Amino acid sequence: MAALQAILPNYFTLANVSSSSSISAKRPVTITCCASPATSFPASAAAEALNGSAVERSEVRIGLPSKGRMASETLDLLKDCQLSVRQVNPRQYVAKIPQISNLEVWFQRPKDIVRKLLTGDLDLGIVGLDTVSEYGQGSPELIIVHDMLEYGDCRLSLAIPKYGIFENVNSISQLVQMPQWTSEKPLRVATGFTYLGPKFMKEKGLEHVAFSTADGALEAAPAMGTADAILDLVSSGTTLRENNLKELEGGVVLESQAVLVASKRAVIERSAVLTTTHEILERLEAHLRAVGQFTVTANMKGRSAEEVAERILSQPSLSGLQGPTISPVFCKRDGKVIVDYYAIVICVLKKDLYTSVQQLRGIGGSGVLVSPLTYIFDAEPPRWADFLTRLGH
Ligand SMILES: Nc1ncnc2c1ncn2[C@@H]1O[C@H](COP(=O)(O)OP(=O)(O)OP(=O)(O)O)[C@@H](O)[C@H]1O
Ligand SMILES: O=P(O)(O)OC[C@H]1O[C@H](OP(=O)(O)OP(=O)(O)O)[C@H](O)[C@@H]1O
Repeated sequence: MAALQAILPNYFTLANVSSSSSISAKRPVTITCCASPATSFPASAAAEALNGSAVERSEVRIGLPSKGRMASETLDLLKDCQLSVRQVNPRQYVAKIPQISNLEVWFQRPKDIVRKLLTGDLDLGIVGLDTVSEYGQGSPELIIVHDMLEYGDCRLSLAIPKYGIFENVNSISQLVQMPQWTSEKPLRVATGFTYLGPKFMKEKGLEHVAFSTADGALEAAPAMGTADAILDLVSSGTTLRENNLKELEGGVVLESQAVLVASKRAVIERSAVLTTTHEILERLEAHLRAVGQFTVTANMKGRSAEEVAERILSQPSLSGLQGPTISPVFCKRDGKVIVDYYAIVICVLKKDLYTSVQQLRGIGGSGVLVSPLTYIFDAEPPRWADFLTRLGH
């Protein structure tokens, strides 16, 4: 393979790419990418690895990004879930999370986390969906356990210059229809996504495309004259704007954020992995659900708890998780214990807070207190049933 790569030209074309998105030992997906062989991980290698190189071990291993954009936010999220990673110094690549005794943390580059999930060297990992999709190449052996960890947001998007022959091209269908692209003179796309890029172009019907790779600063390629378009991650859009590039309608390959991913084989074959996955998912779900909401308490005058409930439930932003909790406030008047007021407790979405407070006041609420929520534990995390279904349980 290495010898073959050495003699192939600097571009690879759509002809090398199978349209299948799943990895199979019988029908491997091969992408030949000579400019940067290190970025291409042949699907057949994953299949070989799955045929049995995983070492039997009792501890559960989770891969976390060792550096880069995702590293600190991943540790912060785990800390917020009471899963603090104990790493003695930043050059140590293995660490523990004391709350889960059999869990080992391995700090790895994001792409290596995906590779090691496929080879069985890791059981769980937290990386961007873009990395799972690119290096997992649609493998059914990788299962997304939590798909929205709410950081690392970006999109993989095709961009072209705002000027020259592209001035009036604003959508992928217009790009496909341009007469310029032929087998002799294909559209040249610079990208680090050597699996997703060709697959996307093929799906969009762009026949004559040649890809080149680089490890960074792809946005410079069109101005430098080494590419016509780029396929890269975009978050704020500043880098594209600063380089006179624009995205295309229909040109987003995927929307990405951090995800928790598991090795299907590890989860199926080792009960400790399943149990640990459940615990991590439960903590993540409980925390992420809570961060979007506040607890609101207020006092409300009323004839009975039911009458107060009627008033609250008539307001769209006040229905809470299941409904309001309403408790009588007892006081003594003229020597008698009476109930004039009720204390109500509801959860409201952070984005709806002000509207909710106005609605509460509008129906007689007073003494409104707002506090942050730390966790919302459900009977079972909503994603767990979905995960088990995808495992085939
Ligand atoms: N604007 C952005 N550009 C690139 N990545 C982003 C952006 N916003 C969020 N991300 C997320 O961060 C990840 C990139 O992190 P990082 O730069 O550490 O990794 P990398 O470039 O894959 O690392 P390596 O240096 O090992 O090649 C992406 O895979 C993506 O999920
Ligand atoms: O839309 P924006 O917010 O401008 O972000 C997009 C840029 O960020 C990433 O590069 P990074 O900063 O990781 O450097 P790199 O070129 O070395 O990958 C990505 O490759 C884009 O160049």
